[in-house]
Amino acid sequence: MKAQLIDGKRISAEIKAEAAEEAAALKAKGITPCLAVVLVGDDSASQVYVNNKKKACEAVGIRSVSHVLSGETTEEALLELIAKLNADKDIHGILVQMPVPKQIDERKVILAIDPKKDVDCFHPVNVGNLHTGGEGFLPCTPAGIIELIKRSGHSIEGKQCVVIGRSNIVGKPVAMLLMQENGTVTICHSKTRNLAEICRGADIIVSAVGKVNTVTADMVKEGAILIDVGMNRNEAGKLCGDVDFENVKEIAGAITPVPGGVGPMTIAMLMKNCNTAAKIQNGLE
Ligand SMILES: NC(=O)C1=CN([C@@H]2O[C@H](COP(=O)(O)OP(=O)(O)OC[C@H]3O[C@@H](n4cnc5c(N)ncnc54)[C@H](OP(=O)(O)O)[C@@H]3O)[C@@H](O)[C@H]2O)C=CC1
Ligand SMILES: Nc1nc(=O)c2c([nH]1)NC[C@@H]1CN(c3ccc(C(=O)N[C@@H](CCC(=O)O)C(=O)O)cc3)C=[N+]21
Repeated sequence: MKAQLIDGKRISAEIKAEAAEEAAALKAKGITPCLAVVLVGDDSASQVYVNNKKKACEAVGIRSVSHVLSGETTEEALLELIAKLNADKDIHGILVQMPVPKQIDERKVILAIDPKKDVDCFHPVNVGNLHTGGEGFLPCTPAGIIELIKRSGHSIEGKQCVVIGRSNIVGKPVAMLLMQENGTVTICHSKTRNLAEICRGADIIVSAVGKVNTVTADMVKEGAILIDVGMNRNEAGKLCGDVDFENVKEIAGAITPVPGGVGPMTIAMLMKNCNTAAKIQNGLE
């Protein structure tokens, strides 16, 4: 294997250790950071993520409470729960696991969460702050990607960055952060005509599509950095990313694995945001 393996497990452990120190310092001031996780429905993948989040909270010393609601929950009932969590002074972060069932309007859910408790950074106020380069939360997966690149020894400044995917959760915000790190950013999506050619010009590729083999070896410039956000199952039922890892790793300069790359970073950054939320609500930030 030619490429450096970017170890999301190791780097996320580093960040969680920092978050644990921060949480301990807050506790010394009488503040116990607390995350409320809300899961609507019984999607098995979502249950795995929610459990991973709870385990990380325990390890870091952040309190967590979970609310698991039936898949038939009405929008009204969910909004009522969010209002209660907004009003609860002991709760600092609120995360409603996406996607929500179709009878519930995701946008209304995001708007209902108090921006000060929006540890996902999905609320338009926080998205706006992100775009104007202000203070506050950074979105977990995009911020985790920036940390992965930097902490594995690479710089973004002046690099040609290609982001594949334009969702509000990953594609758009990661493109914004890469630009703020002084990268030159191209955003691609399902209507992009010459994806392979655009990718071949990239020093950094971030793939957030959700399709196996979106990025193949012929699309990669020698020495490029590959960040694979995709979480897919291949024909054998094995968890894998968007990138053809086996072939791309012989050409790339650095590459993230799936699992063990971006996923653990998302959770580590969530822990940081819970501490930030506790600070904001106690006038410490
Ligand atoms: N590891 C982690 O922490 C996280 C992982 N994920 C994973 O990342 C992946 C993406 O998630 P998310 O952003 O929410 O997904 P979405 O489905 O919301 O977005 C997918 C994007 O990919 C684009 N796309 C689809 N097909 C192609 C194609 N053939 N070529 C180029 N672009 C294409 C779509 O374009 P268009 O807009 O035109 O439809 C869209 O912008 C998923 O596998 C998800 O599970 C997500 C969040 C966190
Ligand atoms: N409100 C909200 N916030 C989110 O942050 C959010 C969400 N909804 N909905 C779904 C996506 C997806 N996501 C992941 C988190 C961790 C892993 C993760 O830990 N992955 C492990 C493997 C997990 C496994 O074994 O299945 C890894 O890649 O190594 C993956 C994906 C957060 N999301």
